[in-house]
Amino acid sequence: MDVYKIKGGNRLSGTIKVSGAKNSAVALIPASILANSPVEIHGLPEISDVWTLKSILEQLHGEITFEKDGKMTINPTNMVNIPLLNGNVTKLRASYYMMGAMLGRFKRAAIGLPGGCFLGPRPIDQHIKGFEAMGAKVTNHHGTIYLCADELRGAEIYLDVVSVGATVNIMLAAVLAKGQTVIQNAAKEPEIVDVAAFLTKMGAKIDGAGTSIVYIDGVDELHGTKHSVIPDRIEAGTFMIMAAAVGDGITIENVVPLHVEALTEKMREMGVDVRQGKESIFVPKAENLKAVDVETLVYPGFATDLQQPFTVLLTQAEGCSVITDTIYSERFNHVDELRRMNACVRVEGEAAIVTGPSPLTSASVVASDLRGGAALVIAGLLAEGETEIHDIYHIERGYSSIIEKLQGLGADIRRETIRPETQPDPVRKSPIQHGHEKNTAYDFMLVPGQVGPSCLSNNYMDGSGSGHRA
Ligand SMILES: CC(=O)N[C@H]1[C@@H](OP(=O)(O)OP(=O)(O)OC[C@H]2O[C@@H](n3ccc(=O)[nH]c3=O)[C@H](O)[C@@H]2O)O[C@H](CO)[C@@H](O)[C@@H]1O
Ligand SMILES: C=C(OP(=O)(O)O)C(=O)O
Repeated sequence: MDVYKIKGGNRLSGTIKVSGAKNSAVALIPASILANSPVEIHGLPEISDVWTLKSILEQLHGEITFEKDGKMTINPTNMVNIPLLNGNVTKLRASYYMMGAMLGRFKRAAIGLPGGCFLGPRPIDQHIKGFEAMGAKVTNHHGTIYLCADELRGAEIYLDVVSVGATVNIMLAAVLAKGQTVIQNAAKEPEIVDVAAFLTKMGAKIDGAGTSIVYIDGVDELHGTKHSVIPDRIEAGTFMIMAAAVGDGITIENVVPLHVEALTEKMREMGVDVRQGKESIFVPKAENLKAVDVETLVYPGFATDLQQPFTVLLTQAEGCSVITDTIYSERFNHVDELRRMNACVRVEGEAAIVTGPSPLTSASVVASDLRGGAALVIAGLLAEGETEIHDIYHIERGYSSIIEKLQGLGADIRRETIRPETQPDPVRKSPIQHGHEKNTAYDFMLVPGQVGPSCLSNNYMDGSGSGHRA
């Protein structure tokens, strides 16, 4: 079992480069199966979510190469439709994109419920609502979602909640559907714009991505293309927070400053002189941080994915801060771990109340989820003594080469294999053990009258049929 060991107290400086966006990458890879010729994606992050999706596509007989510089070539032409049950799909949230992509290509799919970070309930009812509006029959049979359609037809879909996953998934299903699909109350995240740009290069007709109404006119086929993934705004934001916490002047490269505007403004309100370049951000040494209140919102609001790392910065600010998560009201599993490190934080309803400044001290802590883990890394860099972080597989779902990148700034951090008996008490283990056991979309229930596995055609289970129109 591997852990991170961090000796805190070093002031960090230098330049750190952001990788390609996880939340784009995990949609672009499934999207590539809609093409009838090879696709090349550049700048993918080397994270476990990307490796898992590569394996999923290989399960479907996709021919894939993934090179060191983040270039992935996907030849989807000989792919076959095989049920994706448990295993890989439960290791990440974004396996739900295989639903839209496979429905688009094969018109049917059987896919286990997704995994990903446990942040409280993470239903996928809006994805299903979209697929059904397009004519698919969908059912949940013992934790496997079965989807099938004789023909996918464009539809008007109003999302009851603004959902990144549902917006992208409906786009994936709609690009090869007959007629026009309109997504109302769509999410506007930059990753959605990136996926739309990719699909457009493949020949799709999409308008309005990045606004609350997206129009998709179905086409007969999509072809291969080349695409570079946008920079990861959450990784960039994590580095900005870290720089304000322990930096003596850090330049963050490969950032779109507009994508982290809400964080930038909050940091400035705290007294951090964040300086924006064209594709970089400089965070000078920050002193006398002031407490602020923060509310997470859909983009362009303050990202929920930065709430947990930001909580650590608030422990260093003078006064009382309130950070409310309106997207995931239970996203506070990191708080108990931070308290073990001497942070003065408590959870009240949908908010964490942070009183500072508190000098942090080292402890043996458990990463509850991806960004909770990133929060502990920042806390470890701040803390006196050696902090040991367990369940780091969460962190490695989303941060590419984190150890090497932080070492490059002067951090004393290393990955070490420890004996299992030195692990923390099992009750403090993260809610998803190794990302496999718990799926997070548990409240999409079987609806009586909907079809089950029997809707699958005879040639489905044996994997025949490439899905491309003859
Ligand atoms: C792989 C990926 O891109 N993950 C991101 C994506 O997750 P994900 O796509 O899962 O998040 P959504 O945008 O769908 O969720 C937003 C809110 O809508 C609710 N909801 C969502 C779908 C649905 O069918 N029904 C429903 O009620 C969710 O419980 C949540 O409260 O956006 C989240 C919110 O920015 C980020 O934290 C995740 O990093
Ligand atoms: C919640 C996150 O990821 P996922 O949706 O993949 O679980 C995240 O990136 O912070």
